Amino acid sequence: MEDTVTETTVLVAIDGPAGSGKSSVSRAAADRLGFGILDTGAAYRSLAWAAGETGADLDDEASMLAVMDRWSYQTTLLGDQRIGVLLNDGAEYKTYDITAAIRTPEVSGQVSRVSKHASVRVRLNEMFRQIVAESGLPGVVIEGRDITTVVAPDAPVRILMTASPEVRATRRAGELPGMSHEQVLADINARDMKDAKVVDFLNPAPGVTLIDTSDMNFEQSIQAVIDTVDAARTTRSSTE
Ligand SMILES: Nc1ncnc2c1ncn2[C@@H]1O[C@H](COP(=O)(O)OP(=O)(O)O)[C@@H](O)[C@H]1O
Ligand SMILES: Nc1ccn([C@@H]2O[C@H](COP(=O)(O)OP(=O)(O)O)[C@@H](O)[C@H]2O)c(=O)n1
Repeated sequence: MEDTVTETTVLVAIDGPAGSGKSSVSRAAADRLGFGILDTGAAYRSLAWAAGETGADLDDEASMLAVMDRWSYQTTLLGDQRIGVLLNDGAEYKTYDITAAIRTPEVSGQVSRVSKHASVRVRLNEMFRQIVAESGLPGVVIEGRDITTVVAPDAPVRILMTASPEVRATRRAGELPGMSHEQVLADINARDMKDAKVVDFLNPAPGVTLIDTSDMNFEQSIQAVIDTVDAARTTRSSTE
């Protein structure tokens, strides 16, 4: 069985489907709390990018593990997040800044082919727990699809952030000029369907707080996360 994160860093685990607001809301909430932020989807995206770069077969689990052997992930938990990878081309390691490259519709369209592999997930989850354990920060908001259930099921704060597919597509389309609302809606529905075969990020597990941001603006969504963290802190201090 995989270990779970148990270090003293306070963990705020947030899961949810594409476009629910997890990344942007988590980042803003982490900022206000003085916590770091770990975007786990960016690591899956960086592997999909690396597979494209090396010509690996994304559907083949052994090929993806081989990519991971020559791949090293670089991220920061504080400040402007840049995503980098070190990739060995057979002779030497090269550094790539893939902050923008991993957000393209092409990478979004491929990433579920990587995240479906159980052994890839196990290795990434170990990496996520290590990043948090070595962070030295008072707290880290960690967001993805299986954080509340697999990566950090013991986190003192666990949230499932959702929004209706229509709202999520409208938000995502706002970030992708040139793509129609219908195309974005079809893309995120297709990706959610594939991802949901691997982990359940549409229904809150027992003890997980559901935050539906469909009718919330950005500020209200941030406040809902902060309120959930405050409520958990109050409960903990009253039982200590
Ligand atoms: N509650 C909200 N109201 C309005 N816009 C939002 C809200 N939450 C997120 N957004 C915007 O929607 C877009 C997608 O959010 P993002 O955080 O990338 O979602 P996710 O990480 O869940 O895919 C971003 O442009 C973000 O600023
Ligand atoms: N904890 C996680 C995070 C992401 N993922 C995968 O990584 C992809 C990209 O995640 P993301 O969080 O960047 O996606 P968005 O919700 O931001 O569109 C998802 O579609 C999943 O396939 C996952 O399987 N488990």
